[in-house]
Amino acid sequence: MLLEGKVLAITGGASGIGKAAALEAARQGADVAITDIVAPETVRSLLDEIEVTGRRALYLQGDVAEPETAVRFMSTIESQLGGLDVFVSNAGICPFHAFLDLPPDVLKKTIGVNLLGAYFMVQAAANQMVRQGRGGAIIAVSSISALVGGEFQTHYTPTKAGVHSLMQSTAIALGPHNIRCNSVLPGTIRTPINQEDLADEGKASAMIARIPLGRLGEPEDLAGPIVFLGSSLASYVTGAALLVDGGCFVNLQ
Ligand SMILES: NC(=O)C1=CN([C@@H]2O[C@H](COP(=O)(O)OP(=O)(O)OC[C@H]3O[C@@H](n4cnc5c(N)ncnc54)[C@H](OP(=O)(O)O)[C@@H]3O)[C@@H](O)[C@H]2O)C=CC1
Ligand SMILES: C[C@H](O)[C@@H]1OC(=O)[C@H](O)[C@@H]1O
Repeated sequence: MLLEGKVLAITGGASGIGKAAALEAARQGADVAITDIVAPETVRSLLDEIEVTGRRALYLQGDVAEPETAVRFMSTIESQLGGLDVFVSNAGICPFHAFLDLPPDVLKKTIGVNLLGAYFMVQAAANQMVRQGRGGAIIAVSSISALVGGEFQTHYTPTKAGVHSLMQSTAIALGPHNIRCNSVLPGTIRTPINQEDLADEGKASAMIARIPLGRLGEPEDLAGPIVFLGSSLASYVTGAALLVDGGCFVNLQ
């Protein structure tokens, strides 16, 4: 098992990519701490599924855009699970909207959750790991959108480029503490975040046509890469970005 005896914490772990990663981490031997904005009842069955693997699970409801959520999350992890080894910054929103009339509130909220939320959480997790003095791994869920644009994502793609950049800079800042920082860059993965967008069958099939592996991604496609980057198999990998997109990005012509 790749994460035997480790504690992994993840934001946005109630759904989609975060949920798949949380479950795989437990199967790989980690106790799992989840924070998300949703009510605790929503994650009850997920926590049960984790506990069935023999690992411990905890849930804290909170908004990652609020800096105090990160502080509460770390102190809950320390008191209930005894420390933190792998941190995954995953919570995010993508409210598709045209550029020319994008309301300022949508811009501020997207930046607040996706970029500021990631910053607050990564900073708190890093401080926790530094205090413990046994190193660690941080993984941010960025996106192929860090590298390419989206007509209805002008407020979203800069946040994903920002998260990717954050991992590059924290890799340098935290290397002396043996804390590795990497990002995963998913392509289009079927989750609730894009359910409405992908309901446009023309759009979905145009995307699939561009993907060499011939399908959109599923949340489980990210679980392995996240666990790998958190594990000792990746012990000399830091400051890296791993595209998980079925080959979409390289398929220009
Ligand atoms: N799906 C895709 O194609 C891709 C996704 N990503 C990134 O992957 C990450 C996970 O997304 P995905 O699994 O697809 O989406 P989901 O909507 O399935 O999961 C995101 C989770 O984060 C929660 N969340 C939203 N806002 C907050 C907040 N302020 N504080 C805490 N939790 C919050 C959501 O709650 P709620 O349901 O209430 O919103 C949800 O449970 C995101 O960062 C996204 O940008 C990157 C590339 C592609
Ligand atoms: C939510 C979108 O479908 C998804 O988000 C990303 O980051 C990808 O680039 C897709 O556009």
